[in-house]
This record gives sequence, structure tokens and C-alpha cells, in this order.
Amino acid sequence: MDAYDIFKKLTKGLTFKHRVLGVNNNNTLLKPVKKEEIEIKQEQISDNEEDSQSLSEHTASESEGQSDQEDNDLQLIDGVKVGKKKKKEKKEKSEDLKKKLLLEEQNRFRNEHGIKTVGRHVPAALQDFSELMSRYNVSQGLVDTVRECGYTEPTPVQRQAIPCMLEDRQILACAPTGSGKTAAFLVPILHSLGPPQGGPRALILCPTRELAHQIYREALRLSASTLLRCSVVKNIKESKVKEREATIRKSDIVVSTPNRLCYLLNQDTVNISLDKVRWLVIDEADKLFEGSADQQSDFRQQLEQVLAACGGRARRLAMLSATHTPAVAKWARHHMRGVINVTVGQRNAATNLVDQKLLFCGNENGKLVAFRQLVQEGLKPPVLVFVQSKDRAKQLFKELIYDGINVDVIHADRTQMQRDNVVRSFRVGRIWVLICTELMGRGIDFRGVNLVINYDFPPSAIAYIHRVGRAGRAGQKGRAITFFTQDDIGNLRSIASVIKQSGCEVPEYMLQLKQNPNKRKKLMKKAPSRDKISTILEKRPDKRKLDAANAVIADKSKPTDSIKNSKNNKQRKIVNGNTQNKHKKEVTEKGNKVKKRKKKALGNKNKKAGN
Ligand SMILES: Nc1ncnc2c1ncn2[C@@H]1O[C@H](COP(=O)(O)OP(=O)(O)OP(=O)(O)O)[C@@H](O)[C@H]1O
Repeated sequence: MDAYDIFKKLTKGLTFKHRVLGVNNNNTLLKPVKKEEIEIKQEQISDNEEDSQSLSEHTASESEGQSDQEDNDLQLIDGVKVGKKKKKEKKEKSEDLKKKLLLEEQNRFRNEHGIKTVGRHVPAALQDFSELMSRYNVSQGLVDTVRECGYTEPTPVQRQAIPCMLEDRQILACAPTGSGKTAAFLVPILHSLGPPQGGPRALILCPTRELAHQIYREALRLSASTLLRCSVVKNIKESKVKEREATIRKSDIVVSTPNRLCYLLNQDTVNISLDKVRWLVIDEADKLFEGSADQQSDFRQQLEQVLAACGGRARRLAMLSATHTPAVAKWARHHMRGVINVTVGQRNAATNLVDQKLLFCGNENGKLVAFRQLVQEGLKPPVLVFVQSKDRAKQLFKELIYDGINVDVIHADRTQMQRDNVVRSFRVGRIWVLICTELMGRGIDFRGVNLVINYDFPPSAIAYIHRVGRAGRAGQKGRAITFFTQDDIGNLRSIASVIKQSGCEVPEYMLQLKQNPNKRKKLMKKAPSRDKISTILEKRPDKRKLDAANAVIADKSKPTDSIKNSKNNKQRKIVNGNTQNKHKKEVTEKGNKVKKRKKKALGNKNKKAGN
């Protein structure tokens, strides 16, 4: 007896409504039902099918009802509607995705323009100036003025700095020389100040008077469509103090050097309130922070005084420069909450619009010869020539004026009026070659400077970047030639690296030179002493040649140290022989005169005594 027979016996006379289906469906345990049996039960089956259908329908509706019930139960958990929660999550996810895509798009746009930012919630960069109206409600008048200045497209620093400042964010911006940083801070200030109120609400500090005047001129130009009043703190003679005070009190935007502003603030008779200042801009920030510890503390003290005077809580800071130093970054970290760092291109790099070259000149005579050669080959004005001190500026000026070159000179010893006249003449092309000191190295915007000549090697790579940046501005190309001698080797490698970085060629050996940090620091503090710039020098013996000759002589005869020294001393005496003899003669003549006077006085005394 198999399982089927047992099942039959056991189920004799019984009807299994559901089992029938089960039998059909499950024949693994039970044998398949025979055909006749199926036919007998067919009727029952169809009835049952209906039942089961209605049952399944019922069950479905029941389970639906149950799931509804479950849903209702879930909806009641903590009063949160789960269904809606899911929808909300979905929506949030899609919003997140949208945001991510938007951020990616913004980053791609920034990359295209060489903009890097560090900070939280950085506003999107500007696509064009008209976006200022749609995004920030900037007046049509201001946008039109910007365009009238010839600014059709924002420069990279303007694309990022303007929205940041319009959203009231503090910035630390580093962008190449000549890339339009001035308009980058002026445009948002001009919009955010609204109608004029009187009493400074924006204060712009920069290192030199020339730069202050330049920023002031740009502010005047850009504010043409507004009624805002701009002023620059001019010379602060005692007689003018009251006049300056009145001007500042009436102005909305004030441009000054820190020295002049603090001088005025410290006058007992002067009452200037900086309470309403909303924007404090520090242009060429790293220059103001640079220098010896004393100089640094000078500016820091001044800055602290100004910050204290701008007591308002709404005060925001913007610091800009073409170069970035750790001192500025550190200060910004401590004093600028929520600051956004904006960097365009590579940090501390020279503009790639300037073709740069290094020229070894041997000695000071070599420099003058090289300069004259450049003139002979044909200089394309305007040309800026940098020297390391005002004395050397005067010396070179004397040399070049005798060569018949259309040249002038600017340095700290000239009066303000002379300085202003020189700058104006150079701007309009009356002067072709302008000799200057580091004074003009920062920020000054002479349109179309074709060539910068570093007659004296710059004291640092930073100074080099700013000097050559006087050419190659606002998209125009330029050239820079830097003379160097043996005295400048200490800084050669760092400057050669800057040149190489900006895409120009430099001999490989320069990049391999050993760095001496102490020597570099020394050179930054004090420029090397150089022979006077003078054609007469050519007739004088070269001291270095003499020293070299002495060394050869000393080596040949192998004398002892003391003999060597005496030999050098003797040589020194020969070099300065004429001067020393002259000096000796003068001393003897003076001595004789004194003796004669004494003799005469003694004679008179004796006469009187005799009388
Ligand atoms: N969007 C623009 N399109 C064309 N030219 C511009 C634009 N913005 C500014 N300029 C021009 O570029 C020149 C350089 O501008 P600016 O003096 O502000 O440069 P900078 O970045 O401050 O340079 P530096 O670091 O040397 O001080 C100026 O002549 C200015 O008129």
C-alpha cells in the first residue's frame, strides 16, 4: 500500500473543498488525481473557485484595509505623517542633488577663471556685470558707469570679490597685479552705501599717497551715477588740519594712508567720528604689514586705532593684494570672522602678461653700459626704471638727462607738488622714462607701460612681482629686464623661480643656486651698498678687480696673514692715495692757520700786557 491508497482509505466519504485545489497543485506527496475524479469534482471546483476568488478578493480588500490601518497606525506614531515624511525626504534628496549640481557648475566656472575660494557658503561668481542688477538690485546707473569705464567683462577677482562683499562677507583677496582689484572693492561699496549721509561710511587705507590719489580718482569715476562724496586725505600741514577734518566729515568714502589718517585722529583739535564706517578696505595689505618688527607694530598700532574708532558692529573688512604673506593671513584669521579667501591664479606669482629677462651686468659700470645699449637699440616708451634708493635715483637721473633722454625722477625727497606733476606728465606721455624708487612699486597704474627696468635688483621676490606688475596691466602685454651683479646672487634664485613660474625662460643654474636665508633676510632689510652711478667710474679702478689681483699676488708669494693685510692696506692706500694726500694737505693747511692765529693772539696779549 502506497501513500495514495492510505490517503484514499482515510478520506473515504469526505469532501475537501480546498484540498481539491491543493491536490492539483501539489502532487509531490499525492499522486495526480485521475481524470474521471476530476470530472466528478469539476462542478465543485468551479464553485470553489468562485468562493476562493471572493475569498481572495475579500482577503485582498481586507489586507488593503489592514495596510491602510497599518499606515494610519504609522501616521499616528509621534504625530509624524510618515507618508508625507517620505515625500519630503524625496524632495530634499532632489534638492540636495540640485544644489550639488549647482555647486559643481559654480566650481567649474571658478576653475575656468582661475578662482579659488576658501570659506563657508561662498556666493556664486559673477557671470557678467548685468547679473549685478538681477541678483543684487544694483542700480542700472552704476552698472552703466562700470561699462562706460571700459569694463565690459568682470575680471576674475571682480567676479568673486564683488558678490562676496555685496553679501556682506569679509574678504582676503589675492589676485595678480593689474587685475582690477580697485574696482573689485569699489563697486560693492558704492552699491551698499546707498544714498549719501555724510560722515565716512567706507574707509580705504593704502601704503602711499600716490596710490591713495589713484584710488580716489577711480572712486570718483565709478561713483559718477551716485550722489556719494569721495575724498582723499591730502597733506596734513597744521594750517590745513581743520580743512581736512571738514572734508572727511562731509565724505561718504575716504581714502588715506594710515599715517595721515592717524595723525588727524590724534589731533586734540580734530573731531572725526568713524562710528558709521561699514567697510574698511586695506589695499596692498601685505605691504602695510611688512618690514621690521618695529615698522610692523607701527602699522598694527595704527590699524588697531582705526578699528577701535570704527566701533560699529556692522563694520566689515576687505584686504587685498597681489601677494600674500603669512603675517596677513594670521592677522586675518584672528580678526576677520567668517572671512572668505579669494585667490586668483597662483599665489605670489608674477603676471604672465610680462615677458621677463635677467641680465648679468658684471658691475655698476656694466649696468650703465647695458642701459645705454637698450636706449641705442630703441626703447619703446613709457619705461619705468627702478633703483634701490633716492640717492641712486638722483644719480641715474643726472646721467640720463645728459644723454638727452626724455626722463624724470620721483622719490620721497621731492615735494608733493613735484611728485604729482611727474606722475601726471608720465601718464600723459610728456615723460618717456621715469626713474623711481620702491615708492612707485605698489599699486600704481600707468596705462600701457611697455618696459620695466630693474636697474637695481629688487630686495625680494615679492618686491619683484609688484615692480614688474607695473607693466602688463588690464590684459596688455609688457616687458621687464632685471640687471644683476655679483652682489645680488643672494636673491637670484627666488626671483629666477618667479620668472620661470610665470612661463619665461631662465638659465637652469640660477634655479640650482644655494639659498642662504640669512643673506636673503639681510638683503630685505638693507640693500647692498653699491658704487655710485657715474660715468666717471669707468676711469676709476674696479675695487673687486683689485681685490682679485691682490688675492693672486698673495697666493703667489704665499705671505703670512699679517703681510697679506699690510699688502692690502698698502693697496687700499694706493687706491685712495689722491684723496688721502688731499686730506693730509688740508689738515696741514688748517693746522698752519690755527698756529698763525694763536701766534697773533699771543702777540696781541703781550702787547696789551706791555701797555
Ligand atoms: N573689468 C575690467 N575690464 C577692463 N579693465 C579693467 C577692469 N577692471 C579694471 N580694469 C583696469 O585695469 C587696470 C588695473 O586695475 P587696478 O589698478 O585696479 O589693478 P590692481 O589689481 O589693483 O593692480 P595692483 O596689484 O598692481 O595694485 C586699471 O587701468 C583699470 O582701469
